[in-house]
This record gives sequence, C-alpha cells and structure tokens, in this order.
Amino acid sequence: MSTQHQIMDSLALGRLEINRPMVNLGTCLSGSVKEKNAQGGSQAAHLNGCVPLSHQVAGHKYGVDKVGILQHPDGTVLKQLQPPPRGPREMRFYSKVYAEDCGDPCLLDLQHHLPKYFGTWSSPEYPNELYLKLEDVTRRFQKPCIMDVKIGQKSYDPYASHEKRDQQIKKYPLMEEVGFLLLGMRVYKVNSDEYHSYDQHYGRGLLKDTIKDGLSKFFSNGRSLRKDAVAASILKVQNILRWFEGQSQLTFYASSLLFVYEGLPPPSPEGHVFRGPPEKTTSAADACCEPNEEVLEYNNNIRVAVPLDYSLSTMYTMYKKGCTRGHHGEVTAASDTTTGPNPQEDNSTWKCPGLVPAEQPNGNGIKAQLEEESGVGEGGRGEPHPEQRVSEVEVRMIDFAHVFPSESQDQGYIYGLKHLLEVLQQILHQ
Ligand SMILES: Nc1ncnc2c1ncn2[C@@H]1O[C@H](COP(=O)(O)OP(=O)(O)OP(=O)(O)O)[C@@H](O)[C@H]1O
Ligand SMILES: O=P(O)(O)O[C@@H]1[C@H](O)[C@H](O)[C@@H](OP(=O)(O)O)[C@H](OP(=O)(O)O)[C@H]1O
Repeated sequence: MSTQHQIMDSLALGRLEINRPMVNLGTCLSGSVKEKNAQGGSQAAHLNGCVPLSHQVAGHKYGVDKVGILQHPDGTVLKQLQPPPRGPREMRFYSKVYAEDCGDPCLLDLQHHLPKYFGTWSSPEYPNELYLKLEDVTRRFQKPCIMDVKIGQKSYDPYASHEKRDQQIKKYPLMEEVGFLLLGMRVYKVNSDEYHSYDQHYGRGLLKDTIKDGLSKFFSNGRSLRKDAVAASILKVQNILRWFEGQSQLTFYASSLLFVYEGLPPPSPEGHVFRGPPEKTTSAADACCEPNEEVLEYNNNIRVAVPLDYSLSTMYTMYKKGCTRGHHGEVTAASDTTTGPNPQEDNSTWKCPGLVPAEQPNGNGIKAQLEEESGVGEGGRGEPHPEQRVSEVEVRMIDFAHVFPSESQDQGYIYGLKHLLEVLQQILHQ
C-alpha cells in the first residue's frame, strides 16, 4: 500500500493523532535562526476526507511533493508545518497564544484575530510530519470571496540572509512605502456565477496610484461594489490595529490578513437565495474590468429596508450601530458569533493547545464546536439565520512563520494597517 493510501486509510478509520504542541515560544522565537532546509518530503497528496484547499489564494511554495494546506470536512484546515525554522516558529506562536495556562490579556485578545487553533496533527504512519490544525476561516460561507494581504513594511525578518532580503525587496520594492501587498484573491461574480482569481503577480503590479482600484476588485461582484463588505472589513481591521497599538511584545514579518466575505447576493424580497449552479473558476488576468458596475449599497445578506436615497455615511452609521463593544473592548457586530471564543466565559471548550479532547481522537467534536459557535447547523455551510448575516465578513491574521519577541510596538505592521485602512476608506467613499 502506498504511503499516501496508508495516510488516507488512517484518516478514514479515524486514527488521527492530535499531538500536544510543545509550548515554548520564548525559546523558539528568540532562539537561533537556522537557514531554511529541506524537510523530508510528504507523500500525501490527498488525505481521505481532506482535499487540497481549493480557495488557497497564496502560499504555493510547498512544491510537488508537499501537501501544503488541506481542507478537512470538520471545518478546519491542516497546514503542513514548514521546514525549520519557520514551521516550528509558527507552531510555537499558535501554542503560546492558545496556551491553556495563558493569562496574558494581550494574547487572549489576540485569539480573536486568529483562526482557532486545535493543536498539531500527524498520521500514525508519518508521525514526524506535522500539521497545524486550524479553523477554516471560510467554512461558513457559501461563496467565499477571499483575499490575502501581506502586512508590514518589511517582508523579511531581521535574521534573513542578504539574498533573501534582496529577493523579497525585488519582489515588491514598494513594500516599505505601501506597507502591504496583495498576495492573491478570489472573487465570486454574481452575474456570471464564476470565481475570478488574481494571483501574486496582480498584487505586485499595483503601484501607489492603482492600489485603490486594485483592491476594490475584491469588493466588485460584477454587479455592484460591495460597500457593506468594505465597511465591515474596516471595522475588523480597526480592531486589529487597536490590538497592535496596545501591544509591545511581538513583531510580525511576512504575516498576512485573510479577508473573507459572502459572495452570494442577499435573498430576494420573496426570501429566495440565489445559490447558482456549481462553481466555475476563471483565472482573471483579464477579469480586472467591471464595466457598467453600479454601486449598490446593500447589506451582505440581511435585507436592510433603507430608502433609496440613503447616503453611504448613513448606511455606514447604521452598520456601526449594529455593533457592540466586546468583552475585551473590541468592536464586534451585535450578532457576530464568529469572533473567537471568550476564554473567560467558556473555560471548558477553548482552553488552548492540544485542544482536542482525548475522547474525540478523530477531531469530530471540532465540527460541533465550530457549528455551535457560528450558529451553523448540520452541513456546516447551510443557510445562516438572517440575523447572523450582518457579520458575514472575516478578517483574520494568518501566517506566523516570522513572528519574534519584541519590546516595542510593531511600527511596520501598524504603518501597513493604517495605510490599508486609508485605502479601504477611499473605496468606501468613492
Ligand atoms: N485558517 C485558514 N482558513 C482558511 N484558509 C486559510 C487558512 N490559512 C490559510 N488559508 C489559505 O491558505 C493560503 C496560504 O496560507 P498561509 O499564508 O498560512 O500559507 P504559507 O504557505 O505560509 O504562505 P506563504 O507562502 O505566503 O508564506 C491563504 O492565502 C489562504 O487562502
Ligand atoms: O509570493 P511568492 O513569489 O511565492 O514568494 C514567497 C512569499 O514571499 C513567501 O511569503 C515567502 O516565504 P516567507 O514569507 O516565509 O519568507 C517565500 O520565501 P521563500 O522563497 O524563501 O520560501 C517567497 O518565495
């Protein structure tokens, strides 16, 4: 039996091993940084029940013999640990933030902006090949529109070789000035029922004066500019900025924000929701123009009864009024059931790493846990209750292969966030 089949087999039998991560971020983050070296190749192309992440919009460096990121039907993704030092560093970052005994309010607050972490996973056949088991941020969306934006003025860390530094600078010389880079996106077009994909080259081609238009493609569904999604994204990014302005213990390089919003249009007055035929995808080098798009202002999914002449600022204010201040002072949509769990309210379920209770060795409990929190019932991608639809935007921080301890604010990341917010505001008010 091939190794791949062995892994598939063990998954089918539910023989998953959830490993308790080694929690020692301090050592890892401050430890010596070795050059990236090759890890033993992974033989698994598909793990049973898992599929390669169809919506992966960035991060294709794994090569042919690597699994990369897999989507599990329980509402999680498995991210293969990258070769050292990146993979272990990312693992220890998650382990620290989600540590069971974590009492640091700053890190507890950070959990709200990250995918939930369920520890590491490996197959019995390949116990040395580790995967990070993470919440699939797109899981509750029917037609997820996804964008990956790398944040910061430097996309290389202080330990990077000259070669690596040059490689990164050459890829996007404007990083220092712009503070962010669009790595990729996938946009659902309601008029054609297709996804348009934009790869890293699209983002690298954006200059200062074209960034706004470049970014607004993410919110253009072929029929309208989704200002509701822009406004909701702004609120989420502002929360992240607030977190960064309040912390001086971590510095992030080459880390991303993952944006997701529901691409399906809101239900018709009769309550019908257009789901469209099965997905089609086009690569959209040529899909950058949206002729005759009108700017409609509608809530993503809730039908908001508003007079036609409502100004955008009124809409935006209305949107904001649907928001409350969360437990940690963060702003969340009133019906937002998707932000991370409040560890102080629920000590039993989300107590940090290792995370998957022993009695759920195949991780099946994760699905129920995620569903319970998102209010999505059996099927995972079912129709959410109308009241939940206002919050159907996610902005989460991902990719922590280059996170280091610090003693000052992360100015590079803050700069990037502020500029990104400026551009989003411009899109909102255009
Ligand atoms: N938790 C998640 N939920 C849903 N999708 C995810 C999640 N994490 C990652 N992805 C998808 O996978 C892509 C790559 O993720 P990530 O940046 O973590 O991988 P990477 O291999 O480290 O990438 P890079 O080569 O850019 O460093 C993202 O752009 C996104 O499309
Ligand atoms: O967008 P591309 O062209 O795929 O470029 C990759 C991207 O910048 C990754 O973020 C980076 O990994 P890190 O962020 O972890 O450095 C990787 O470095 P690598 O070539 O050294 O793997 C680059 O190749």
